[in-house]
Amino acid sequence: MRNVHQRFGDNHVLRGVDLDIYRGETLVLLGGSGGGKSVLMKHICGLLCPIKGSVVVDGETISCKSEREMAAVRRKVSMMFQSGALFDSLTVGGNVAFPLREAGVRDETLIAERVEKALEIVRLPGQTDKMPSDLSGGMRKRVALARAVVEMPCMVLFDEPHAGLDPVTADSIDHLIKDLQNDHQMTNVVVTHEMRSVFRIADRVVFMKEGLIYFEGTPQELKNSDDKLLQDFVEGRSARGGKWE
Ligand SMILES: Nc1ncnc2c1ncn2[C@@H]1O[C@H](COP(=O)(O)OP(=O)(O)OP(=O)(O)O)[C@@H](O)[C@H]1O
Repeated sequence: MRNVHQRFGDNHVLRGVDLDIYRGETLVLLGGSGGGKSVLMKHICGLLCPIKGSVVVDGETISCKSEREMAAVRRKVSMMFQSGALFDSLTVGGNVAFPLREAGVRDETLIAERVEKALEIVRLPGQTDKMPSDLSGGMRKRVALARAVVEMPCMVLFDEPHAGLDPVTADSIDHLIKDLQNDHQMTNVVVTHEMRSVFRIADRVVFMKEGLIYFEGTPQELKNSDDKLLQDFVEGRSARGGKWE
């Protein structure tokens, strides 16, 4: 991303973001609520078009393309949304197959193979015929992830994949994220507030503040930083300060 700006009315959310994301890494995006992390991710998959600046993925400028051209980009860059919303009226298999059918794939044998492969990646093999209502919150997230990877994108964007999960389920999501990177050479960009996960999965961390990149470095560099804002964020300390006994 080069000099990316975005504004909604008076709200200048991105103020000239320069960011490189390297092939095959897991990058975690951190920052306070409303700081523009989700908005930034939506520019990477072309859901939003910058008012100024450019976004290049795999050598291709993706900002502000037509809807038809964007369909090809979305096969390369997939996003798992915060809600992980599944269609309750469709089976697990129907949900995971959805992007393939949307892309015009009609070969049912191929669809079945791709769906099963995606379910294997998220460690839910053989669950095709279940309904979303039969699944736990963690399993629903995994089905949403299977749907995000069914077209084998080169990059997956995760918007708060740990939200609403217990620590053990959150750990299993972290393993899946690293499996995508290590076993399937996918690049991951993860927005999370879960600091434990940051230190488990991140190769690099980017901290956003007021629409700009405030810090970029390894998790260790983040931990060792003597910047008060970063320290408070990592330790979960509010402006009231003081120690908890
Ligand atoms: N489509 C939109 N239209 C208008 N304003 C928007 C839109 N999308 C985001 N915003 C605004 O942009 C700002 C940044 O939102 P964003 O969702 O990127 O924050 P965030 O850093 O992901 O926060 P959180 O951690 O709370 O999810 C917010 O003020 C939000 O209200």
